[in-house]
Amino acid sequence: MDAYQSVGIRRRLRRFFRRDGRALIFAMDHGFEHGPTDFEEHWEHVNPRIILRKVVRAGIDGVMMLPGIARIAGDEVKPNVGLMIKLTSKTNLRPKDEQLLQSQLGFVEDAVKLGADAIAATVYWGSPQEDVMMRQFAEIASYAHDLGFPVVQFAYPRGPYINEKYGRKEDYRVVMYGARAAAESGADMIKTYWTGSKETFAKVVDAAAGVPVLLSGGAKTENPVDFLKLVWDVIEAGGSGAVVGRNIFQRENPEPFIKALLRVIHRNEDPEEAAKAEGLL
Ligand SMILES: O=P(O)(O)OC[C@H]1O[C@](O)(COP(=O)(O)O)[C@@H](O)[C@@H]1O
Repeated sequence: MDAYQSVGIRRRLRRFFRRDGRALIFAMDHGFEHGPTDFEEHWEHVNPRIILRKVVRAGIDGVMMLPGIARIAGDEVKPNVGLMIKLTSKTNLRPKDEQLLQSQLGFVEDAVKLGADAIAATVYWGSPQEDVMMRQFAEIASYAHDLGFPVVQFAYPRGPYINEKYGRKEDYRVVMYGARAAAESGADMIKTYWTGSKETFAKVVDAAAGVPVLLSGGAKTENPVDFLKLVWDVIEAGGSGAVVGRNIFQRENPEPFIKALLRVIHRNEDPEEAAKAEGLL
């Protein structure tokens, strides 16, 4: 028989992933991680209730936020939408040489109290502070797993040695290494960078050894179809979906865009067809 915890982890993962094993998750930790200026393009979205209402109405599979925003606006997240609470972060106000560390700002108990379905933490693989983040992740994962909660790792390789050796943090060898490290450290879901091509992203997926790999959205593309094409490539490469922030809340009208993304992710629709169907073209 399965341990109770295993049943809980599987049940909770199903609140994000549909039967096809894929998910579209809205990321909303930017007010803390990048600062409120990220919302300036469409300032009404700085209000978590307004943007959450829109993404939930559009049919998003899950949302990710820090504990305080879940307290303020978590009731906008309907019971059929997965709630992911992230327990580490950093502000952009820190001195540059301390930007390579995410600190813990909440505890597993807080996420449980808030009704989370999954618990997330970032590890900057390759950072001079890697050791601190590895320990944070290990402590969070061990306790969360004991309680039956899946754990998501934002596996973001970054640091001076990576730049020196590989030139860029999006080099597939580095991203693949981060994804593997995430799988080896016990993640149940991995969020990471785009590597630039379907072929290289497929290697990242392989390296994760069966742990679902989701794209980390990145900066908004001016043309929405460009982002739909990117997500299409992620799916073609065996990726399990995307965790998207700026590409959603920096658009004036995120709803048709989310619906088009859902068509690409869950119905394998061609990006241009999906865009047309939602009136984006
Ligand atoms: O560390 P970076 O690259 O500045 O971005 C981190 C941000 O990107 C995310 O991981 C994903 O959001 P985006 O889709 O806007 O890139 C957020 O959760 C986080 O705040």
